[in-house]
Amino acid sequence: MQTPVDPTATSAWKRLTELHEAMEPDLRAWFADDPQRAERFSYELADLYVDLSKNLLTDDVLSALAELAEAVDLPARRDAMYAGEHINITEDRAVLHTALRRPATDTLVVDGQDVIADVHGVLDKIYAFADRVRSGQWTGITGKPIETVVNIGIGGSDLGPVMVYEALKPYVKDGLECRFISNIDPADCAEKVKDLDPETTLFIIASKTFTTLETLTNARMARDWFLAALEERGLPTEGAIAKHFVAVSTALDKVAEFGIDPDNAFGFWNWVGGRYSVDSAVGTVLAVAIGPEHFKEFLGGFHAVDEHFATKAPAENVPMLMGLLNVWYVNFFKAASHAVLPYAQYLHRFAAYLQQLTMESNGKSVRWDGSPVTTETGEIFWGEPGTNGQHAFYQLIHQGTQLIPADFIAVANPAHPTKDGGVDVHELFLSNYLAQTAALAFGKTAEEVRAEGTPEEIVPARVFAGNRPTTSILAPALTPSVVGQLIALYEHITFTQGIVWGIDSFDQWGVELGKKLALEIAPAVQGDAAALEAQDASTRALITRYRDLRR
Ligand SMILES: O=P(O)(O)OC[C@H]1O[C@H](O)[C@H](O)[C@@H](O)[C@@H]1O
Repeated sequence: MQTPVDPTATSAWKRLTELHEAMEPDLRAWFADDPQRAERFSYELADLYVDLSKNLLTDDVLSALAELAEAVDLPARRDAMYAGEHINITEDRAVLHTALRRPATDTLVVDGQDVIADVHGVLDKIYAFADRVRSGQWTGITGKPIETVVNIGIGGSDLGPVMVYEALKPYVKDGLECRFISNIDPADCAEKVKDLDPETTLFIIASKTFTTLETLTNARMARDWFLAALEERGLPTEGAIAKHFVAVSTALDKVAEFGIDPDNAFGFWNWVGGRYSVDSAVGTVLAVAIGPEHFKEFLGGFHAVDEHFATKAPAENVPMLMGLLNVWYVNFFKAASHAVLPYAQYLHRFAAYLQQLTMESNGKSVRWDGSPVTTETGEIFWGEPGTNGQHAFYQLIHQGTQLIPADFIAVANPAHPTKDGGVDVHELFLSNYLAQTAALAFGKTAEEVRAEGTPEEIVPARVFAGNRPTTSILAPALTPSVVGQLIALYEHITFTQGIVWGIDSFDQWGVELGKKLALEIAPAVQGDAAALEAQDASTRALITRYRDLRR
């Protein structure tokens, strides 16, 4: 096992420390003194235009960050990931989400197996299934075509599919609706099935392990609801599960145990992390919703960014630069969070999706060799679509005491071009996207505030310091390819940060403890006196109060 390089011991880190100490951020002056600044720090990444110029970035910082990338062996670690080496050390697994979007003509032999052939074998099966559902050839127990697809999964088996379904709503086939059940709170399942027609509903049970408590419980509840609903209509239940339940998993034996026909199961592999799986069979619900052709475009978008990430040197590599900038903010400016603010209503679940991707990946305090990390790691990712966020939390980004780097994402062409009294509403929307990053970068001085006739005692409250870093991403439109590009961009940003910090971004041991404890506490909640006695005083009192309150 290669020992992780301690980033703080590199000469690049020393240089960054000195640059940070000497830096007096002044984006107004930096832009005024350098007419080329916007051009120099803007990049093309597949269809995305990425403007890094409003970051606290200078040529010296950029070159020191690129030097850091080399010092921690980022290019070699990237190559090892693409080649299928077991870079997920604590689980001894390859990390090959990039193989999920490679063309069928490629080959990649890992652990004696051509994974690209495997990937396309499953994709072909998914596409054939999607075509059958979409064309009405796949029918329910009474011969009716499917109108609603319900995906049951949680974490990586839910967040990606939901986010992309919402992002690509304009591409969803007319007359087809998808719903998503994830929470073990029975309210989730109850609300999602309550007005469904069992004869036209298809359930997809998505779970990498097929052991996840929430998903299996929801799957059983859905199955019970479905069979009861058929019986209520006096319809036969024999053979109904095979026509209304399919599965997505790496554990096809467990799928069969649940009662789903293995012919109706779509597999993937343990080298796909849950939070990196929306482009695997976990995306089956999406292939049905938007159709195989659009799903292929979606995968093509990922692949275009993968190619860029694989081939560009750190100083020109957009995901690397964005990941390195995040390191710059977290470790040198002590930024504890990062906002992602899409100016695209269809991306309203993007931040929620990114939270699992980034925080489950990089929320670690030991390195991949078990030694403690040498610096802060994973920042909190959060956000809401603009302009809603502007009327809620932007105040803190503009004038609070914390530095919160923010990514602003917008598209040039709206799905619904609309005019309001002759004004293009999308342009009004984009003006907000542009105004916010300008205000954050350049602020407003006391003189400017005074010049507006503001009474002196109110001037300080109206001053904006500026120099609040933002990245602007502009895409032509929210196409399947662009959505794939955005996801791959953030996957590789996350990877970059993880490598600098020396952590295994592909395990998630922190999640395991809570799962185990929930199973241990369950008997106490259900009334087992000995199990109750074994709990700590606070948990015991809460359970006792709950049992008193429960009617
Ligand atoms: O797909 P499953 O095996 O059901 O796992 C669903 C989720 O379970 C856990 O919470 C893991 O931490 C996630 O990474 C995973 O996505």
